[in-house]
Amino acid sequence: MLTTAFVDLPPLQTAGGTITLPGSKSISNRVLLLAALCQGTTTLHDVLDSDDTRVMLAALTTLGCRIAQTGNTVVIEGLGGQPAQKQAHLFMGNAGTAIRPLTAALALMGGSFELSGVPRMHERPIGDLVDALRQLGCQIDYTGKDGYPPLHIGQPQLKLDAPIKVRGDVSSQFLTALLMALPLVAKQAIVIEVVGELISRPYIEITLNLLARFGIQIQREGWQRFTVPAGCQYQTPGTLYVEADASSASYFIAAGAIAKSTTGTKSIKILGLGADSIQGDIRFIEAAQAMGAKVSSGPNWLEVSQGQWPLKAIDLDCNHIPDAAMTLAVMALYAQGTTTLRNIASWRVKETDRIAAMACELRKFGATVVEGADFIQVTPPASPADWKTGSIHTYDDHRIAMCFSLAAFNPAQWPVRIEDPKCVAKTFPDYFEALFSVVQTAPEHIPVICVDGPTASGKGTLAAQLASQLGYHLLDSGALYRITALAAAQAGLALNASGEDAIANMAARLNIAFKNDQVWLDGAEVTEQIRLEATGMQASQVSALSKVRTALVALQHSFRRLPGLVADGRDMGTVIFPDAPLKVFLTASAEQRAQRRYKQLISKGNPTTLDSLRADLEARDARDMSRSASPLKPAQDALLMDNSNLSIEESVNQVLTWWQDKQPF
Ligand SMILES: Nc1ncnc2c1ncn2[C@@H]1O[C@H](COP(=O)(O)OP(=O)(O)OP(=O)(O)O)[C@@H](O)[C@H]1O
Ligand SMILES: Nc1ccn([C@@H]2O[C@H](COP(=O)(O)O)[C@@H](O)[C@H]2O)c(=O)n1
Repeated sequence: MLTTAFVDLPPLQTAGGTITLPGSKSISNRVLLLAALCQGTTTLHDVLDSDDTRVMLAALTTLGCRIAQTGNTVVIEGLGGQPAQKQAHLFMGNAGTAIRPLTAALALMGGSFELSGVPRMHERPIGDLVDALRQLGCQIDYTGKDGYPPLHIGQPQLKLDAPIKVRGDVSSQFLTALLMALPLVAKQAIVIEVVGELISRPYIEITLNLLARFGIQIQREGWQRFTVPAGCQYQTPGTLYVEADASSASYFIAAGAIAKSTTGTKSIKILGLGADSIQGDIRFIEAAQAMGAKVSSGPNWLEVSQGQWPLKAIDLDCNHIPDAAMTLAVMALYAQGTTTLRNIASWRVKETDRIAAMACELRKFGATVVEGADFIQVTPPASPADWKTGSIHTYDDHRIAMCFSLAAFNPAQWPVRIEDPKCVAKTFPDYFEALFSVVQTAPEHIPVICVDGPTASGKGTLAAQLASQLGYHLLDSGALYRITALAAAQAGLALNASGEDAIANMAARLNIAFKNDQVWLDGAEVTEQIRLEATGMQASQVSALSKVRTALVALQHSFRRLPGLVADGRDMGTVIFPDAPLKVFLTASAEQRAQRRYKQLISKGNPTTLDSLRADLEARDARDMSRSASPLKPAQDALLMDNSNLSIEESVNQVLTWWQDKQPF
């Protein structure tokens, strides 16, 4: 998961490949609770691992449920209708799919429970559910603002004979919560009457479908009246597979519709759900098709590619796909004409006021946006030249971060900045990694920051911190020369011109792997070995051989992957990435560098002397600068930085400032 302050998406060009999506949040949280409420053991496969599901799992554990988790498989021993702990404080984060059904279940079972969440959760209404539960004799008090969490739940005095009325026009989750919890107390049939027009009906269909899997057959008359049958009891299905998340699929369906296919692939293939999914947001496919997408489907897969282009503007009632409809608002940027998305009032009470947020962020691209109480209207920029770009504020809303990543396909080829990308953890922690695996762009669009300089100037330290703060890949090119030298020495080759052909051959076929902070050569870990000063010296010898340098070029280029690269070495800016938008040539006095390397080696327990170190590094620098093949020197357009008197943090901040100065946002 990207945990950086922002991620800059380079302009994207094509899409193609196969992606397996994480499990559905709506299904995961429902089945976790149902498995906890019933008697017996339930094994749930492909459960989503995200902030919201962790909130649910933590709450169930606090209530005394025994849960074992291995990867995405969760085994739950049900509580059999009564929490083992009758008193608890449960933190619900910002998970609406956790707080609402848990409120209903706990209020009916009784005890003493505090339910709270993040500040935004305390702004999301729950009054309609509380009102419904109070009709049943549940004891629920608001401990903050009336109508909103946090809540205190006490012991109920249940009265179940009269039909319960619940509003259905603010959030369907209130009805879901009642439907999931009422079987706990249904000694007699219990009737729920929906007041107002029920919104987001597909989510109720998921609830009914999953309840049936757990042995509860709800009777329904239209969408206004639901009956929980007398004497019904949850029964574990034993094993259940969670479908991939249909709302998450919307971003990849949209990418397939917007982007040209990558050469050699026909489309984006999405694994984990098919068009027959039980999730309402699967109907996003129809909307995407109406805009021009070509979609085919089979058991547990979807395939999407560009159809009509530019996309067609649509005018759509989106009540049935409230979450995925946000993706349509970004697709509208690529449509001819004005797209209107209607009946989306529920957006205003989600993770943020999504209508206002979408309008504000879409305008950053030059779109004309009209927003109303329950609609949004998007007219794209008139021509590629009218496109602008921006830094997308994400409001701690995962869907805003994900859907605006699609703006990186803009025809003006602007990069797009997404702030706080880790907010996707709510439903799709590895969203950006997944996106980068199925979208492509020309190498020249992928930014590279080069950090070159002499030995022990701090290149590696600086490059690693830049990469970590920008979410970029890292190329430690020195390590490649060190590994080559080690492999050549192990093979008994002469590290000079007489061994050049053999070493170059070997370099072109190196079997190396970088795993976290470890370096592996031919299946053996060589992390420490390649860091020895002696290996550095040998690296300097082999690196003077031009055929060896040529043999390592393709490998170095292969590190240039989305979303960007920081490359450290001696010739990154001059030879390997001459088109890099930022080149830094880092120096420090020989005395400082020797001191730093001395401290570094002593702290690792490697005995050495300052004088010998200084002599070695000066000899290495002299060879690196004087060789004919790619000598160490600043690129003409490099920015020079002497960090003799700068801390690591100051050096990093200086380069980040230079980088930011080059950005359009
Ligand atoms: N600005 C700085 N101030 C103080 N110490 C620094 C600074 N930059 C790096 N260092 C320290 O100097 C040592 C050498 O840094 P580093 O290994 O990053 O250098 P390098 O240029 O990558 O070396 P090499 O050329 O051997 O790959 C490390 O212990 C690092 O923590
Ligand atoms: N791009 C590069 C990187 C390194 N070298 C040579 O390898 C030696 C070891 O590099 P470190 O950065 O790990 O110290 C270095 O002294 C250079 O001779 C190179 O030539 N080109």
